[in-house]
Amino acid sequence: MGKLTATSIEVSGLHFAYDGQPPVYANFNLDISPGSRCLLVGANGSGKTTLLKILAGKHMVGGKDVVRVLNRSAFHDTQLVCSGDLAYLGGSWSKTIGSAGDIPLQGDFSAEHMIFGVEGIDSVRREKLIELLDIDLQWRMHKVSDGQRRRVQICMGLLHPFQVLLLDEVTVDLDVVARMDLLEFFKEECEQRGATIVYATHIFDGLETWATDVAYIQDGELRRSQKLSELPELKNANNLLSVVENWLRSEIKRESKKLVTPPPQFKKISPLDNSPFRSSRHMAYYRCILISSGYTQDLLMRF
Ligand SMILES: Nc1ncnc2c1ncn2[C@@H]1O[C@H](COP(=O)(O)OP(=O)(O)OP(=O)(O)O)[C@@H](O)[C@H]1O
Repeated sequence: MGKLTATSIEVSGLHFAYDGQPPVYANFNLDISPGSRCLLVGANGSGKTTLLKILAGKHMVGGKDVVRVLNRSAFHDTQLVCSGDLAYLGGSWSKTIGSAGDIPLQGDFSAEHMIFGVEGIDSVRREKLIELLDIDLQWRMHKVSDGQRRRVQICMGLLHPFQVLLLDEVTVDLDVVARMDLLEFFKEECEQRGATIVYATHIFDGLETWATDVAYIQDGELRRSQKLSELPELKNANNLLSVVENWLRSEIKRESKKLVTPPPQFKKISPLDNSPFRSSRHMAYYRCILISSGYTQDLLMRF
């Protein structure tokens, strides 16, 4: 098991771009301390999944010091994941099986086969998870509901007593009881063992009292990173949902203002006057609006 350090997660000067794409992250920094339950919030496409995957060592980034988890290089130290110290739960079961190693779900396996197929597991922890997630070991994995499949996926991802857990909205298929029980389990893991959790989500129910920290990302930039207890807006607003909603609505207002006055260099390259398109992303966005409004391909070609 990895030793605890002053920061569980340390990102410093991160640059990352998908092949042939503009950078998602440019000089991004983030520190998360041990024992934190940090919510990662942001609009669709802001970079949450990409960051979680980078933290999970799934994307190669610069040098060994750029992304450190438990004081080890997230990408270069493969033992981080192999030992179970670093766990990632994301994606959907139909394509992957959580942190167990992205194995395609093929064949007629039972829940028992999946869960007991993982070796070197503390049996008390395994029984606790099976009970917590209310898993029937006789379930055939290709015949159960999405939520039931998800329960088995989560169970497998949590079998090792992780030190850092990265969650990419995996509670979305769970019913209310399963979600709340799981959140409580995560809280205990942090409070009793000093584990750290980073949780990207768009569902804020019950998270005001669960999370310790929040990191808000807008278009690959860290806008906020602070303790939830020190968030001034949370004291005034009723709940976290309203706070995050306000942040995201402000983004939309800022975007609209920017679009009204496009930079002159983009006016030149557009055949239409007053073109609001500043980037391929905006162009794609407006093309979607135009298509859904009944504009023809012929007109769209002019953009
Ligand atoms: N495989 C990929 N190849 C190229 N670009 C990608 C890829 N995956 C994501 N992107 C782009 O990277 C940016 C960040 O995407 P990411 O999935 O990290 O966002 P997100 O915050 O997790 O979004 P959501 O809330 O919708 O899950 C987006 O502009 C997206 O289009």
